[in-house]
Amino acid sequence: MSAYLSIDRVGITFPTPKGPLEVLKDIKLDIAQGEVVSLIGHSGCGKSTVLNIVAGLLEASTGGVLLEEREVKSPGPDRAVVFQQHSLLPWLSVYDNVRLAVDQVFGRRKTRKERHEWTLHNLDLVHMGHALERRPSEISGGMKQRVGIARALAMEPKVLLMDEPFGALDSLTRTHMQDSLLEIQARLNNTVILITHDVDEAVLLSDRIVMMTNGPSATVGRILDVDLLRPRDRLALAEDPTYHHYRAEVVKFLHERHAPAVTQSARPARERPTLRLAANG
Ligand SMILES: Nc1ncnc2c1ncn2[C@@H]1O[C@H](COP(=O)(O)OP(=O)(O)OP(=O)(O)O)[C@@H](O)[C@H]1O
Repeated sequence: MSAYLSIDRVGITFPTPKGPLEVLKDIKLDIAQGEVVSLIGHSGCGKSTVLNIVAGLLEASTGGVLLEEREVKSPGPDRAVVFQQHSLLPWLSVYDNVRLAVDQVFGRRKTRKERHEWTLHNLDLVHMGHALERRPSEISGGMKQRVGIARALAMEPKVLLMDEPFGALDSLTRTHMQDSLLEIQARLNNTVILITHDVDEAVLLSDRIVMMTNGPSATVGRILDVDLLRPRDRLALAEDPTYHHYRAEVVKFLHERHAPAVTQSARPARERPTLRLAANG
């Protein structure tokens, strides 16, 4: 049986002033419906490039992406993207930011009343029903990310693509957002690809963790099955030896097998690996 989402031997080469740069090589990954898969790897290895190819924002040089056996050729509402920095329209209220997406996707299929209720329902899912009239400048970073997630969920995408969605948030807000995502995913059974630098986040949220090798020509280095029962509870997991085993496997991969070839101090800050390890690491 073919996979729900198939990333089939994807490679991409960019033209650069120094000649062609092969960023990704032979990325192969089959994802089942309702699965949460994290991509983890050192900074610059090509995680966002993978996500952008799945989103249809970039075209692969070799191979391709199939969603329900159809080739992905361009962006579409069946693949909603949530970025690290929110992408809300600053002149629209919280409600209107979500409503705009709802109107775009469901303009013909739902009545005005249904679209209104659907907008409210999705804002309630992320606990933002109390701030409908506020503008993005009037709410916190965590709240903005919640609205971005509500907007993505409201499109009822087949796949939710999340590029470090909580990376810009303080650790307490990030914890809340991770718990919200766990809760929403448990309710809606979304298929999710999540890019993260946070090992604990990857283990907590994922069914599988895809560890990428360093670029250039980055590829899938190892795939770890995270066999922890759902619903997951972060406090219970903190005591769970299996959780710590998975966590150690990811840390080991990143630090031992695929540490960057040059020393950190020799690289510009923006290129340094940014592994985020929680207090128990
Ligand atoms: N359009 C482009 N032209 C040339 N090179 C590019 C282009 N887009 C990305 N790259 C290069 O591809 C590599 C991978 O970039 P990408 O943003 O996918 O990495 P990443 O793993 O998501 O990084 P980070 O974790 O820092 O966000 C980088 O070396 C980047 O400079």
